[in-house]
Amino acid sequence: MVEVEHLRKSFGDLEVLKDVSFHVAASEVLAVIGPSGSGKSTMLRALAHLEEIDGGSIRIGGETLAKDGRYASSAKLKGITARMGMVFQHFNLFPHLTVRGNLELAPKLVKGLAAADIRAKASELLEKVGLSDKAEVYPSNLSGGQKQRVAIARALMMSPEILLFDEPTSALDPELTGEVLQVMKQLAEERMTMIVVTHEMGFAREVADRVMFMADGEIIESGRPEQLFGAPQHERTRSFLQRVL
Ligand SMILES: Nc1ncnc2c1ncn2[C@@H]1O[C@H](COP(=O)(O)OP(=O)(O)OP(=O)(O)O)[C@@H](O)[C@H]1O
Repeated sequence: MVEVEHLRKSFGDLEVLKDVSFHVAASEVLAVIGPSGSGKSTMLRALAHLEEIDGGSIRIGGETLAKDGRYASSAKLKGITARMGMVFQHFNLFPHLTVRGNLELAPKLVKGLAAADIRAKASELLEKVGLSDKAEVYPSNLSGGQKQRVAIARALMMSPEILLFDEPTSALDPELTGEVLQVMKQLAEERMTMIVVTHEMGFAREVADRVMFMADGEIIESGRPEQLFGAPQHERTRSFLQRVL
């Protein structure tokens, strides 16, 4: 479903992604862990075409987003990125729109979708994330955990095939992370393909099918959670896990 080969990205002199290659299968949940500044967010943003890469190839669902550092046409890019939904650390909700308005905005911009269908889907997704009673509320009146659940529902409105999460619980008070992780766990059980950059080792261990450890712009190792957490192969993974667990 996601094929990344030899991805490279620098910001000025700083090489943030150095020859990163990995695949994610359909219905797989990949957790990406690693120290701050290791390039996890940049890698995720590159997949969603929120960062331009310098080299390497990205294929999404068999379609080429970029090959050897060169991007597909803008029409094709639009089609490919529409297959992905993204959830950010800081929610990125539109403050001037109600919860329902946030969910309905993107589908309303797409020609040919009936307003009644969009409304029904928004209601269905708000129920799914446990926020049916907040449809007419503005984001400023929600807790962080509720905002993030709205952001997840919003990402699901366009029926993405892949969800990308960039530290979805890092901005939350500890008591609010559980409700967001629960929604993500449910999506994983429904076999949604997900890539989750996270500092939540519990989530990576319990929910992910595979965990990938990144440091200094490189994939140091990846494996099943019990393997990576139980018997890491590399000293760098071992010392990182000793610090965070
Ligand atoms: N737009 C940018 N311009 C310049 N440098 C950037 C930019 N975005 C990220 N960086 C730098 O690239 C490096 C990797 O950042 P990135 O956010 O991908 O790491 P990360 O592993 O996700 O870290 P964290 O866990 O702290 O979010 C960091 O040194 C960061 O300062």
